[in-house]
Amino acid sequence: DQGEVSATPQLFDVEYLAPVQIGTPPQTLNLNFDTGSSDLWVFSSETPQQSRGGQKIFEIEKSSSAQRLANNTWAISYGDGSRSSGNVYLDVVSVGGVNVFNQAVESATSVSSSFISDAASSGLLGLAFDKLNTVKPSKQKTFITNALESLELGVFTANLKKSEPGNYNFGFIDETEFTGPLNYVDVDSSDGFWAFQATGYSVEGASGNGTGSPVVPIAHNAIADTGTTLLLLPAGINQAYYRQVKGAKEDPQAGGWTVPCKADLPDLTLHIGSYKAVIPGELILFAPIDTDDIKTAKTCFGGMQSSAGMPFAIYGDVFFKAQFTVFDVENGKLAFAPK
Ligand SMILES: CN(C)c1ccc(C(=O)NN)cc1
Repeated sequence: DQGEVSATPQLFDVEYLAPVQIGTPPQTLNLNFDTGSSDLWVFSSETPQQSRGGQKIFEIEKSSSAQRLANNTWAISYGDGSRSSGNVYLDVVSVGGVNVFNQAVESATSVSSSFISDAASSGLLGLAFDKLNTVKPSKQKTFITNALESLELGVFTANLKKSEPGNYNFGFIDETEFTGPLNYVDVDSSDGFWAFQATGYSVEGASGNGTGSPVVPIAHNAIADTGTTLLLLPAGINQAYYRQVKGAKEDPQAGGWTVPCKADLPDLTLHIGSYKAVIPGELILFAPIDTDDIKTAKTCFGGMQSSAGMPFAIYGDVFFKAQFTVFDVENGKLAFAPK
């Protein structure tokens, strides 16, 4: 079996939502596919009215195939401090035609403010390793683990785009979505994340001769996380990069590095083993922070920020807009290619 779903960016590409069918008859909800977590949770008929902000909800009582997983609950918190929790049901879940029966569908009875105010997202679909699932006392499997036996190829791929829909594929690799060979890297899933080692970086134009600065070997442990918006890298890489941008500054008031919205940003190359992942400068220009009108805004938030204080760097959506990525579940590998 195999399937494909659109991944539609929300305002300023802050997150990407994909349609998921849950229950019988199928109820379609738009969920945030998150390779940085392992719970599939939804706003539901059990979510208090006061905790809803317009999201489409999973109406449990309308699904003839929903079954309560008795005496089990879940509670998750994310890197940005947001969190949610609730009860657990088993039901049929389909993504792009790939069906999983008896998938744990986690119903939210409590959600934090940033989820309440995110009207377009009905929840998250976790695609990290089962070890991170929060259901207690019986830890549950992710959609991809449950789907694996029915998939043609034990993989899923991410093809996100700037300001337009991209897609996630399950069970196959679409060679038209990238150029050149796939570059495979080892994954350390022992902490439940799609973790890998990056070996350094270089900044185009830094040396002035156009071929880019020499590779600066700031090796760092990183995770591939589609649920994080930006590219969070060691502070030294941020300093070396933004130093090349006239008007860039690290502004604690803004929460990090800002650049003039009209800045001509250099490309950033991330060295992963022998692979050079080029992040075009325009992807490192993120949302305006002084107005909501990017045409008149003067100051923009940088698409790369510091991972200082975090156990690893986080390659978020900014990275996936530049690089086609294969999450090879079968072999525990990641693969990258330019698009
Ligand atoms: C508040 N929202 C929508 C979030 C969604 C996802 C995450 C995250 O860290 N995923 N890896 C954090 C917050």
